[in-house]
Amino acid sequence: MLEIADVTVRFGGVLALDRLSFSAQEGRVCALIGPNGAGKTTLFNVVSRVCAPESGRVVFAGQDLLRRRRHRILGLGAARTFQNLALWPSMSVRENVMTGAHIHASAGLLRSGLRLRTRGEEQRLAREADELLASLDLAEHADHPATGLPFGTLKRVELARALMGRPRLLLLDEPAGGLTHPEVDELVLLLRGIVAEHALTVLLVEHHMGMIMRLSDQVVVLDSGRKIADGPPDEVRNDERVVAAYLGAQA
Ligand SMILES: Nc1ncnc2c1ncn2[C@@H]1O[C@H](COP(=O)(O)OP(=O)(O)OP(=O)(O)O)[C@@H](O)[C@H]1O
Repeated sequence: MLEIADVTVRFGGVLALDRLSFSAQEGRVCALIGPNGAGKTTLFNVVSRVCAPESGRVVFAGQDLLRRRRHRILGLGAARTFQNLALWPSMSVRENVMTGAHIHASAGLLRSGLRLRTRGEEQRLAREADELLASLDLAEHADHPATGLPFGTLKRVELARALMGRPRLLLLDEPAGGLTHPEVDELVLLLRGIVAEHALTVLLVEHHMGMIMRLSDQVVVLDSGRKIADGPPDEVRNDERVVAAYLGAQA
């Protein structure tokens, strides 16, 4: 489903990714972990075309993403969430979720020169947003402005927005960051349900080991831009190189 092949990214003298290769399977959760500076965010930025690699290929659903214009990647069915929330504070929760579809639709709208949607389309998007809000336990907040809601709730609103337009690949950037333990438990359950229901492929960057162990089918471990382990969570947790990389990071 998603294949990263020989991807190299260099920032001046720093080799942020060093011929990185791995594949993530359809309908599975693949976590990317590693000490600070390992290259996790850089890989996310390569897949979402924020950053261009020096060499390598990123193939998603049979298409080379690096050959597509950035806005077309969303059209192919990829969506992402951000470490720091990127919501519109004064807009309602429902409207924020609906902007997820605006991103998907923008290329088509620009092409046709049609900048306004019809009322029918607007209503259809509002219904889709409401369905997602219900499935993420957010229905009661639909008309509330994003501002003033608890951080854990806003993280779920951002997830709902990423799910608008039914992506096939979802990139989650530290979804557990800033959440309390009960909120993380709830998010793990919600994500499991969503992945199963939508046959989503998820690429997850996360530091919260509890979440990684409970949610991932595959864990890819990076250290200084290189892959040092790749396998099921239980296997990777006991890998000597992984333990050494983390102990080294803490020392
Ligand atoms: N825009 C940039 N300019 C220069 N160096 C960069 C840039 N972005 C990342 N780097 C360097 O590339 C390496 C990988 O960074 P990256 O942010 O991908 O790591 P990370 O695994 O996401 O770390 P963290 O867990 O701290 O977010 C680091 O050495 C970092 O300093």
